[in-house]
Amino acid sequence: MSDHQTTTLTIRRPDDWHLHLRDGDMLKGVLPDTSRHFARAIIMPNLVPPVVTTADAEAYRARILAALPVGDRFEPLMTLYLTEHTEAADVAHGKASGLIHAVKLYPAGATTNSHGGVRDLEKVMPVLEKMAEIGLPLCVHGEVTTPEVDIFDREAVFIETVLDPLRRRLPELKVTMEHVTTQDGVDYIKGTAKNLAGSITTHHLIINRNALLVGGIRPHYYCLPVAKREVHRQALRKAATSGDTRFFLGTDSAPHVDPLKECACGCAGIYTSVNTMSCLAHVFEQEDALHSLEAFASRNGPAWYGLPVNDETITLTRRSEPVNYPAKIETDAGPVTVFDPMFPLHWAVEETHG
Ligand SMILES: NC(=O)N[C@@H](CC(=O)O)C(=O)O
Ligand SMILES: [Zn+2]
Ligand SMILES: [Zn+2]
Repeated sequence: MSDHQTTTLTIRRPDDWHLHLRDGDMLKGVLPDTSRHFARAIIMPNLVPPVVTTADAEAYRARILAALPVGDRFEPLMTLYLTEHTEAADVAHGKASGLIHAVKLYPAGATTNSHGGVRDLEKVMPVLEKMAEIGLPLCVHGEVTTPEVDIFDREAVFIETVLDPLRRRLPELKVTMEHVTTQDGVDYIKGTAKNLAGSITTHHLIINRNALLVGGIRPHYYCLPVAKREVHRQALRKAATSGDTRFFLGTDSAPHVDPLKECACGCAGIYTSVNTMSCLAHVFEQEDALHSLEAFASRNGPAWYGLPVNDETITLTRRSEPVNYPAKIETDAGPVTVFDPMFPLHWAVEETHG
């Protein structure tokens, strides 16, 4: 624990390298919570139907910009949802036009809205080879879907049986391991010299699987990959706060309306856009690593995606009174519960400098 007296911290304006904005009423309801603090975000393509082609992504980008609050500056960085029918030429065109920043691999059935994902990697090899050639990163939801594999082991088994063989076959392909949740994931990334990086969510730095299961089943702590044992959370905290350029923030803020979370078969996803920066400052302070927050939230991601760091800054202030934030937000799609870290937050985002 830190005993120093830091009470304000100014960092380059952060970006979110893994974000679900959804569409329609939900998009309109959640976008301001991101654009308030973040300059850019990698936008996940798992809509219904998914964002598969460059034309889909162009239209989705326009809908996001149309939903942006007046006065907010925010750049959505679009991605494509990889299917077994994706055309390498369309992907190359999307990258060349400056619209597409990554392609997302969802193993079919691995997570929310992934049924149109990839069953047989062999079928997408021509697209992956093209991506390696043009330097377009592949973002990966790294979990196997094999029913025999325990849900807590699915990330580690994915690394061994899918990711490592793929990277050996195509070493020039840049891969982002999304939402790393295990020590295995951290070690795999750290053991690699190039073309591999990992995003880490806010909530996986704060909760372990007890949050989900102790004292009753708590659907608002359910996400995929599911939170793991404490030893894994500790490994993630070390990686995120180390300054290591291969790790950066991807909140994976994933809104679902409460009725779809609080039911017999609740959706996976945790909504953290509202209080992410406060939560992160808390975690980094606990780890005595406030000096590394800028690397994690504002510098390492742009370096990986080949973009400049933001010119603007944000200032965080440590207040003696806890910061107020809503327990849920109301959207025209319905209420969405905000992530509760289960401790008071004292770091507040004060202002944005132009
Ligand atoms: N993380 C989640 O639990 N859910 C995400 C999908 C994903 O990122 O796997 C969603 O779209 O709701
Ligand atoms: Zn995912
Ligand atoms: Zn996600």
